[in-house]
Amino acid sequence: NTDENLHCHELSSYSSCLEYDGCGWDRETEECFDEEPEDEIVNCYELVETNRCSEYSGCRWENITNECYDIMPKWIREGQMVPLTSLKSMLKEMEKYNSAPPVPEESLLNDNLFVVLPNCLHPEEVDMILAFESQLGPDTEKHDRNDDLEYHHTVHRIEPLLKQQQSTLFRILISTMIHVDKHLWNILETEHSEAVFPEVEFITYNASPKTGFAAHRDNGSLLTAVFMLSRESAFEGGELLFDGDRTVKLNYGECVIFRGDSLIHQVQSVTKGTRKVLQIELHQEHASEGGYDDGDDYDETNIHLTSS
Ligand SMILES: O=C(O)CCC(=O)C(=O)O
Ligand SMILES: [Fe+2]
Repeated sequence: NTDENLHCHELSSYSSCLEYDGCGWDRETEECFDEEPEDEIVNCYELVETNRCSEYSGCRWENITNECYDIMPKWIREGQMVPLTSLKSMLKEMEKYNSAPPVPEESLLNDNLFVVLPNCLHPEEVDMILAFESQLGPDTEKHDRNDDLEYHHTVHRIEPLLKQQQSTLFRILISTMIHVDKHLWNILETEHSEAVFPEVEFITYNASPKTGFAAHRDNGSLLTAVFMLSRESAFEGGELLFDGDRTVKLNYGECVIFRGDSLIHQVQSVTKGTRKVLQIELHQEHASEGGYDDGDDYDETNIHLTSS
């Protein structure tokens, strides 16, 4: 309600009732009633009991600290979802930072956008992902790139590990991508995807003159996100380059989200140290159906957009 003290039932006429957000008219009883807010906004931090916390799908209980946390990353916490206007201003910020020519307003929603989210991962979440390193080996290693792409890094497919061992984190990462997509492209809906097949990769670049990734598109990936796991001091080089001239140096914990199959991107050589990222691609088809990679039957499960 715009008026905090207003009670809908005090409004006796249909027209006065409908003037107020949050009031609805019951045609049978001819009464004005308080509508249930569509998405109840709760502050998870105020829920101090495990049970109360778990009643809310947007909250999760953290055993280490005994606190209830928002399931969404920080930048969504503020107001449930990022309104389009603030995404636009984030993009404007990006332009300044990239010193690229300004993107005209009407093309803000085009396929060539990328969005960088600060505080995408909490340091504890970075640690959870890095902890998988000890479980990586020949059976998780993947060579699914075209041979003509310069290929000087190691890729491990980790969606089974992530889903089984850190399922909450897995959901957070996917829902971050879905939220951004809803506001920017709505590609997951417009492509009539009832489900998407996430491919999760742990990618490590060790410094050498040729460690990087030549310009490419992520074939079949409706949406791609890259999460930075390394500290700024851990490596040099390794900038992402979009469209050949828009550079992004991701900071620790940041992520970039873009239309993988339409926006050309590349990774500059890592000249010093080690650069580690987590990459999630949301595919419309399972790899073995799409036939774009070597079809390892890593994981048949998908994410249903309507139910998750
Ligand atoms: O390492 C990155 O930042 C991006 C990697 C990438 O584009 C890919 O693996 O397709
Ligand atoms: Fe890529």
